[in-house]
Amino acid sequence: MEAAVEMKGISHWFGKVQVIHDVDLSVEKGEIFGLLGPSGSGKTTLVKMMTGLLRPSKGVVQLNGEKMPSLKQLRQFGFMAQSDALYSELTGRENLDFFASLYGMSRKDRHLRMNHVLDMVDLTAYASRPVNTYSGGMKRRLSLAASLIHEPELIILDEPTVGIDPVLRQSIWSELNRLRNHGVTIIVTTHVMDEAEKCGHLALLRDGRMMAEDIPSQLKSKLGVSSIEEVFLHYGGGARA
Ligand SMILES: Nc1ncnc2c1ncn2[C@@H]1O[C@H](COP(=O)(O)OP(=O)(O)OP(=O)(O)O)[C@@H](O)[C@H]1O
Repeated sequence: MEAAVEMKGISHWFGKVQVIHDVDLSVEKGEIFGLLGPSGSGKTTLVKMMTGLLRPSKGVVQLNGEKMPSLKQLRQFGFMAQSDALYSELTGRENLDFFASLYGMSRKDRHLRMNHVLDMVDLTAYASRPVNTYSGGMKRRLSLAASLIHEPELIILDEPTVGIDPVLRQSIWSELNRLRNHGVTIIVTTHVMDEAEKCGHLALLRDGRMMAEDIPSQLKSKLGVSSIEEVFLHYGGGARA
């Protein structure tokens, strides 16, 4: 089966500093793929390459078999960046309406989808308030809603649950699982171990290098450990090879 995302031989330099070292990565359609690594390991750099926001110095990125950047592929995915790209003077609903209009959604579809995604992130009661009255967590939730507004078949989420309380985090993960069950591919970067555990596949990064990639249970059994935290410490934080 054609991969949703394929990265081959990716290296990247910012100026003279090499931050990504020959990374290969393949994400199957309909799975939740996690990128786990300490701060500065290159997660955001890799997801920016997937979205076409950043061109790798070396290597090829393909979405659905098509080389990025590709205008056609732009419509197929939803991206939630680490910093919220929202219009603070507009209300939550107006922000969503703006993003929906970018995707050319009909008025009826927009209305239905807006209600659905607002409900999903528990912002229905605040939808008519301007975003500059929102807390940090509420802005994150609205950004997530915006990335899902056009029902993308691939969703790329850069630390989506930072600043979100555990109860809502749980409900966001239920929604991600529901989307996955409908065939949506989800790529998520995270520092949070219990989130990493929920991913179908997990890639561990350190210093711009791919240290390991497998299903969580295999990652654990290969090292003879019982938690993803121990896997993370082995590859990312603790004993250096
Ligand atoms: N625009 C840039 N110019 C120079 N260096 C950069 C730039 N963006 C990222 N870097 C560097 O590239 C490396 C990887 O950064 P990146 O943001 O991808 O890491 P990350 O794993 O996403 O970290 P975090 O979890 O803190 O978001 C870091 O050393 C960072 O300082």
